[in-house]
Formats: sequence, structure tokens, C-alpha cells
Amino acid sequence: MSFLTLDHVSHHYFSKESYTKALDNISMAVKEGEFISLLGPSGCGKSTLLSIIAGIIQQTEGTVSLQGKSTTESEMEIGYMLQQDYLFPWKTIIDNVLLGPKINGNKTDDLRKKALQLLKEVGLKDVEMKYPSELSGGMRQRVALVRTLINNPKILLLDEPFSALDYQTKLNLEDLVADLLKSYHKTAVLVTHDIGEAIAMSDRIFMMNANPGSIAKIYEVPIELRNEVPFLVRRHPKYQLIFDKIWDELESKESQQKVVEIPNE
Ligand SMILES: Nc1ncnc2c1ncn2[C@@H]1O[C@H](COP(=O)(O)OP(=O)(O)OP(=O)(O)O)[C@@H](O)[C@H]1O
Repeated sequence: MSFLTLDHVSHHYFSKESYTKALDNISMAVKEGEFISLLGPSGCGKSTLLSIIAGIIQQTEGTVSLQGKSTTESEMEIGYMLQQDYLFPWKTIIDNVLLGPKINGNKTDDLRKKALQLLKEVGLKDVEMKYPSELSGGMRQRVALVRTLINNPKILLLDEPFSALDYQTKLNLEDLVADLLKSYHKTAVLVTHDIGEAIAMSDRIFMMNANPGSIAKIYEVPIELRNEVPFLVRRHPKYQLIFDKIWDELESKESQQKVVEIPNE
């Protein structure tokens, strides 16, 4: 049985003024511990798809399940990491990390130890009593990662989590996230515009079409690249070949973007 299953998922946005068919008939099966990326032209529905997997929005058609359970029932088992860290500025780092478990009514004494361990694992020692404003963007994003992992989610949904960071910080964080997810055997879905990031981090890359959003192609990253840390994947002889192939595909999709017509009622 696959870990995350999407079966014929479609989604339409309706309002009085407009209608958008954002996703059309998406099916995919993600294995436990697998890292997949969603890549595609702007507006092809990547974030919509991630929100549906997260159970934040309900798809118009089709089913989404995590280990056989609907994702709306498994909300607590899903971790979400976004471009912005959304840390509360008036709370210390440790209080930010422990806020989720606290809201869920969990005792935080044991979790405090785990939080400090995770902070150490992401290279943040002795920051627990600091406030977010005292940390750099990359450090705050690492705190956001710890805040996600403290809930021990079964799956991590990553919506362009590195795109607001400078290039060097982004590469370092990619290595860190890949290493942590591997060591905790977490399944992950990454939305990105960065082809290099998708190749460096993923087992498989789902290339999407726009208007409406659908899966156009699935690229399986060769095993020898998957066994490397992301930074070294970018130096692998096969990396540029895969990059060029995906680049050409993406370029042709950008140029094919059409205006969607609003159907008559
Ligand atoms: N709340 C909404 N109401 C109406 N239409 C929406 C809404 N959110 C997204 N859309 C439309 O649905 C389509 C898919 O949007 P979505 O944000 O999922 O794409 P994306 O691939 O994540 O885009 P980008 O790469 O630019 O972030 C687009 O046509 C967008 O305009």
C-alpha cells in the first residue's frame, strides 16, 4: 500500500465573478520515506495541491489518503513548512517550538528535552531563550523546521521553504533538511521553482502542466544522485543532463500557457 495516495483529484475555485479549474484528475502514489517534488510553471496548481494534501482545502473531486486515512482526519500527522517562518516574535525560541504540542494539550516537559536535542541537531545550540528577532533568516527557518518535527509528523509538506534565503544559506539548509528527513525516515513533498533544488533533494520529480494543473511527467532521479547529499548532487556528472532535460520541458510549458476561458453557466 502506498503511504500517500491521491486518486483522481480535481479542484475548481468558484466565486461570483470567476471560475478556475486549478487541478484536473491528479493521481499519485508516494512511498513511505520518499521525497518528491512538484515542479511546474507558475499557476499550475502546486500550492493548491499541497493545501489539499494538508487537508487545508477540500478537493472538488477525488480522494487523498495518508496510510489509508483521509488527510482531513490525519491533520495532526502532517507537518507544513512555508517560505516564511511565522514564528511569534514575542515568544522565545523554545516557546515557539513547543507551542503546537501545548495547544494540543500535550505535556511539554519531555518534549522540551526533545526540542533542545532537535535544535542542537540543526546547529542551534543555546538559542532557546532568544527571540526570533535575534536570529538570522536561515536560523529562523531551522527553528521552523524543529517546530514542524517536534510534532513527529508522518509527512512533511514543504512549500518553497528555502526561497526567501540567500543562496549559501539555502544550500546549507537543503543539506540539513535532507539529512534530518533521511535519518528520521520522513516522507516529504516539496513545492519548488528551483530545478536544481528538485534534482538535489528528490527521489522523484512530478512535472506539472498548467491550465488546468495536471501531472505531465514523472522524473525518477538516478539512485547514484539520491545517495549523495544535495550539495554534491549538483556536482555529479549526470546532474547537468537532468537539469537541461527538465529546463527544456519547463520552457516549452511556459511558452504554452493559455488564458482559461470562463464557461457559461
Ligand atoms: N483562492 C483562490 N481563488 C481563486 N483562484 C485561485 C485561488 N488560489 C489559487 N487560484 C488559482 O488556481 C490556479 C493554481 O494556483 P496555485 O497557487 O495553486 O499555483 P502554483 O503553481 O502554486 O503557483 P505559483 O508557482 O505561482 O506559486 C491559478 O490559476 C490561481 O490563480
